[in-house]
Amino acid sequence: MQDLGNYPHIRQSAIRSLFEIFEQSSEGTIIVDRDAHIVWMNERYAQRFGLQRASEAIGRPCESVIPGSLLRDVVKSGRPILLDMMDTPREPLVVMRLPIHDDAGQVIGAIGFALFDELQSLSPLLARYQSMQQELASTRSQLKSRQAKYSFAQFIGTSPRSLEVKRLARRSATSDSAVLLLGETGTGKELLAHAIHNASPRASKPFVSLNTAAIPETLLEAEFFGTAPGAFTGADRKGRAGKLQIAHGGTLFLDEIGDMPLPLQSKLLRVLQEKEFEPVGSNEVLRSDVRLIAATSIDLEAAVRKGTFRADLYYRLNVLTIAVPPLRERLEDLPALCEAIFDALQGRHELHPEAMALLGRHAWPGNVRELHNVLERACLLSDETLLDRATVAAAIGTLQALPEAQRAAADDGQIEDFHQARAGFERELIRKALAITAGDVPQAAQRLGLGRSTLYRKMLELGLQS
Ligand SMILES: Nc1ncnc2c1ncn2[C@@H]1O[C@H](COP(=O)(O)OP(=O)(O)OP(=O)(O)O)[C@@H](O)[C@H]1O
Repeated sequence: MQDLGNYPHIRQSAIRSLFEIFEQSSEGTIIVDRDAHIVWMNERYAQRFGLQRASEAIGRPCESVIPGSLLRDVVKSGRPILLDMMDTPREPLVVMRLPIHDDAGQVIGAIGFALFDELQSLSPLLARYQSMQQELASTRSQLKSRQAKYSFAQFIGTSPRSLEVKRLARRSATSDSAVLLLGETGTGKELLAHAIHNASPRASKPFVSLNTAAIPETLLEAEFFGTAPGAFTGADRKGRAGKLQIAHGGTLFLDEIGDMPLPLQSKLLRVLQEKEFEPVGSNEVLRSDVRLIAATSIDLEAAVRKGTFRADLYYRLNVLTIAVPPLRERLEDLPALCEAIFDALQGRHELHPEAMALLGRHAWPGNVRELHNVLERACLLSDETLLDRATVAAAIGTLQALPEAQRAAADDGQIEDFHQARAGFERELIRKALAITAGDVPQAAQRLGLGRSTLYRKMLELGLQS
């Protein structure tokens, strides 16, 4: 019989028994040194993590064998993690991690036990854990779908007008005031709204869009403010969060704000002034913390004069106003835009200079969106990678000639010779590029998306001097 008065001996025996019990009844045991490198691991545990033999794990950092292992934290902090859940490729494990001390009390490693057998008794807890994991995954994916898609790098254009737009938009990203984006359809207002949000301190929070023109007036208020439980029958019985609530902490992008019905304009003004709102059918006042970016393609000042847009809301929105110019006013951007669109279409298409010249004569009422559609159609129409003028003309359909081109044709009652027209377009484009870059040919070539030698050759042909 053991001497019960021999306490150090009993302690040693208790430690040994404890280790053996844990080692035998657990799904796995692992020991690491002070660098969190594996010193020992049992065979069962090694197999769970895809190793043939436990010896293959020896000397490796613990995370390279067990992704998500926290043994390194235990070694570093010297503090145990008595009960924790750890995800594995199979089911999650209940684990316990303890530091190992030497006689002087220094941490020399850590030991981890996976208490797999305990899972049965922990099944209610486990079910809750798994449902929380699922909720987390679905919230993450919702958040992802509400993240802004574009950044400033995707707003293509180096014309002075485009650079000014980007400069203003970048500057607005640092402020929390409302932004008003004005411009024709397809000019990139939504793209800019995404980019502003992405560059703002709210970037990690939701970006939520609401197109005022696309939703029937009767549903707009519920969509905007949400509904209280019991306010409606059917699917909305339980109540629904509105865009204002979903965007909380982030950015709300209101597209086509010029089409917003007057009663909703008043309510929006209240949200902007008082930073609170009530869901439809509720008396509860909710706080709103959203940064507003609004866009419209209509003339808001004219709408104010007509009485279809509230003047006070207009003044409230008209703080940081960015006018996005139509494509026809920044034709220098055409080559770079075409290149970006071809890249996005993942073909290896290019434009014949005559085709490019034709693009420069169209008025582009649908702006960049129309350019994208025309180039996509041209790629589908052509068997060649080099798209010629005829293909591009077919893709454009009815050419809406630019006013200057119309005037030029009307002046002498004749259609300009094609080659002369092309040379004229190229000369003008190159002149502009050289003016912007103060005569720096390599830089102008880069902006035009041309090789340096090609630009020199063209300048020579067109009689232009750098
Ligand atoms: N400067 C640009 N560079 C690259 N792509 C652009 C640019 N401007 C617009 N686009 C692209 O053109 C398309 C239309 O842009 P966007 O939806 O942002 O325009 P919009 O002004 O919001 O139009 P709408 O008023 O019709 O909603 C998008 O595919 C966008 O990525």
